[in-house]
Formats: sequence, C-alpha cells, structure tokens
Amino acid sequence: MGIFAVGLFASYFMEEFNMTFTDQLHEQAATLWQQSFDHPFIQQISAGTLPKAVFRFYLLQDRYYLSEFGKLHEQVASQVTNPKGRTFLLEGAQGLKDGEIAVRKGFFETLQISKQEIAQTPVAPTAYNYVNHMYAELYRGTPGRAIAGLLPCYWLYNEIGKRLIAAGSPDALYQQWIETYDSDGYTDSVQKMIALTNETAARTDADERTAMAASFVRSSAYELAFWQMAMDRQSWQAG
Ligand SMILES: Cc1ncc(C[n+]2csc(CCO)c2C)c(N)n1
Repeated sequence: MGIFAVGLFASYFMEEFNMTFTDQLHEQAATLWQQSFDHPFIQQISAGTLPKAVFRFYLLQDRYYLSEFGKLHEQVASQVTNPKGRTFLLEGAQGLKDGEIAVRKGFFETLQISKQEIAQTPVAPTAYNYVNHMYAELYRGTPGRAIAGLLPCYWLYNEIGKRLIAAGSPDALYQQWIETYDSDGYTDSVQKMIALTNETAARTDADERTAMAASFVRSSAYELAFWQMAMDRQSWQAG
C-alpha cells in the first residue's frame, strides 16, 4: 500500500474517531432527512401553497402526537438514572404543555378546529405507528433507545426551521409554524437533547448503540411518512 493510501486510510479513521455518536446518527439518517427537506409538504409550506385542508389534517394528527410525546418524556424520565437527564426530560414535558401545544391553540382557532372535531378525528396509521414505535423502544427496549427515538423530532424540525426561515413563507400561518422551530429557546433544547443522547450512548456498549441508531433511523422514517400521511389524508380504510 502506498504512503498516500495509508494516509487516506488514517484520515478516514481519524474522522470516524472524532465523530460524536449523534454525528453518526445524523449521517445514517441523512437520506431520509433530505427527503423531508425536499418533501412537497415542506416545499409548499415555504411557497405558501400548501392546501389548508392538508395543514388541518397534519395539525389534528400532530395534536395526538404531541400529547403522547409529552407523556413519553415523563415515562422515559421515570426510568432515567442520570439526574440532569431526568430534569431535562421533565422540563421538556412541561415545555410541551406550555409551548408547542399552546402555540397550536392559536392555529386551531385560526383554522376553526373545534373540540368536537378533535374528539371525532381518528388517529391515522402513521401517527399511531410513530407513537407506538417510541413506546416500544422504551417498554420492549431501554430508556436509551427511547431517547434516540425522541431525538429526530427535536433535531429534524430545527433543521427544517433553519432552512425555511431565510426565505420565509408568504402565508402568515405557515410563517408562524416555521418560526416555532427557529427560536433560540428551542435551538437550546435541541442541543440539550443531543447532549443527553451522547451521554447515554457513552455509558453503554456497542450493541446498545446499534439499537439506539436503529431507533433514531426509524423515527426519521416516520417523520418523513408523517408529511405524506397529511398529503394523502391517510386513513385505515383501503382506497
Ligand atoms: C410529527 C412531529 N415531529 C416533530 C415535531 C416537532 N416537535 C414536537 S415536540 C418537540 C419538542 C419541543 O417542543 C418538537 C420539536 C412535531 N410537532 N411533530
């Protein structure tokens, strides 16, 4: 092997070595994330052309997702031994009630989504499967796998927010949606969730890290499917 090849080989390993665990997760999900950035739902939010009926469907399904996501934070927190991680997860659960879910009240009013409509809307397959995946990672897996499964939600939306904020949307409601995911407070919570994932990965073994990565990639796939679910107005009935 020539000296050049040896050098290339060494630099490849150095790079691998310097990568954090979450950098590796990010790399494994890169194609799925790109497909989310390019998805017509996101493109049309940005252009202001997304039909309001599709956005309404998304919000109604997301309401279910968000309330389960908050419960998951509490249930993961009760199983996490690291006190800093537990505090962060409990704050996240509270933050969801005060922030993300509260912001949605305004959206619901603007789109005239009533309590009755919320109560009568069945959960769609993808929303159901995504939430069940996170519960399965916790109850048939470990708190670490559940944490890895929660991470794409924080991180992907922040990446989407950063990409969309520069151009903005001509639609005021979509602009407000974009701004939710580009605030400083939110970016800070993403960094804390990334740190919690890295700390959890550092305290475990290679097999568990592989299982955490699988959980992260599955959640990334469900994030992508979630946009399509709204565009298809997905239901349990065939056709
Ligand atoms: C399907 C789906 N995935 C991610 C988010 C975004 N999100 C939900 S909770 C939370 C944590 C902080 O509020 C974030 C970023 C969403 N709304 N819906």
